[in-house]
Amino acid sequence: MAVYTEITDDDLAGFLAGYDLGRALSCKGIAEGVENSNYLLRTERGTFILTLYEKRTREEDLPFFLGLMQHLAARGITCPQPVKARDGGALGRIAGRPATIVTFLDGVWVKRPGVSHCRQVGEALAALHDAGADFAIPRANALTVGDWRPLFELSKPRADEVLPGLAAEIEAELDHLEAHWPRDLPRGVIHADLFCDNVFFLGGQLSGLIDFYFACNDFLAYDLAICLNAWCFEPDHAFNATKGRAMLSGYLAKRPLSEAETAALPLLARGSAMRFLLTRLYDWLTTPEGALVKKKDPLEYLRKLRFHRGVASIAAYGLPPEDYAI
Ligand SMILES: Nc1ncnc2c1ncn2[C@@H]1O[C@H](COP(=O)(O)OP(=O)(O)OP(=O)(O)O)[C@@H](O)[C@H]1O
Ligand SMILES: N[C@@H](CCO)C(=O)O
Repeated sequence: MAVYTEITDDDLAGFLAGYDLGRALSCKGIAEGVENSNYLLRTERGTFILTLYEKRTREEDLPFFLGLMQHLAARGITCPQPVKARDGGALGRIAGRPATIVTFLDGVWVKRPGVSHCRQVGEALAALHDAGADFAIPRANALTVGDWRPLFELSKPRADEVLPGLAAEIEAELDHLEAHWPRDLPRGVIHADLFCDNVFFLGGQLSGLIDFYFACNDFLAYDLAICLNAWCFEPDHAFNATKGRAMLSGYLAKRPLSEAETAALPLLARGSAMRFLLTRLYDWLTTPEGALVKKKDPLEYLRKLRFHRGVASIAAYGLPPEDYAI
């Protein structure tokens, strides 16, 4: 359960005094997520999410995240909206942490996504890329290729406790990624963490996107690579090319990939696997026993990385060359 910071009734009453939301009726920690503390907050005015920013979310980036959610909603993307306090601001502090209240989004996330879910995620991702195109605030990706080695250095001395040989495998992979990472693909606002638990469905239809706290400017196709990793592998770790095809087709129906993006996709997928391998590895080794959070398995992403290492072209993701626009 991701609650890193506990809040008292007095903390909450003091915080809510700045809003027009009435009194708190209940406030319960949410048993999902690993990055921030999230509470399901019911007040006299409705149901909301109270997020306390922790760990990797930097306070100076919050205007980007909150502004982006407003920008995307204005362009038809269903996502949580920051609730403004009486002073007009949406960012406050509670229990010493920066915090916001956002609107509650109906829907549930799917633990075992099917082909239709994957297609819809592909479509939604392309729509997000389109909607983000004119967002004015820039934010560089803080977890891209140049950031991976310094992050790895923090885990390196203990990496082989997780798997013998892991440190050497990661080093060799970092050498490859640093030498071959693309420089010049189409860029824009990406979500950068569009995992299954960040996409809601209602009656089988995608109903909204949440958790924009890794959003940034980076290669648009990198976002697609993140989604292929998060949605298209089976529990037995096999890549499901039918789901991959559905996701890519959904995306391509709204935004064609250039030849360079198509060619780069396997490498971007390797890089995306490395990013989540490294954050999970760090968390695996540093999260204190007994913390109220369910740690995520780093080796899931090592297996995905190894799969992409053997991929020669986008065809391995389910899309034959004649199906994509170049
Ligand atoms: N606006 C919202 N409406 C409804 N439920 C929400 C909302 N925001 C968060 N939640 C719930 O809280 C959970 C955790 O939220 P979120 O994914 O933002 O946390 P996180 O710690 O950033 O997670 P992650 O590990 O994906 O980075 C979600 O899976 C969802 O169940
Ligand atoms: N979605 C990420 C957690 C947030 O960085 C993961 O599953 O590792």
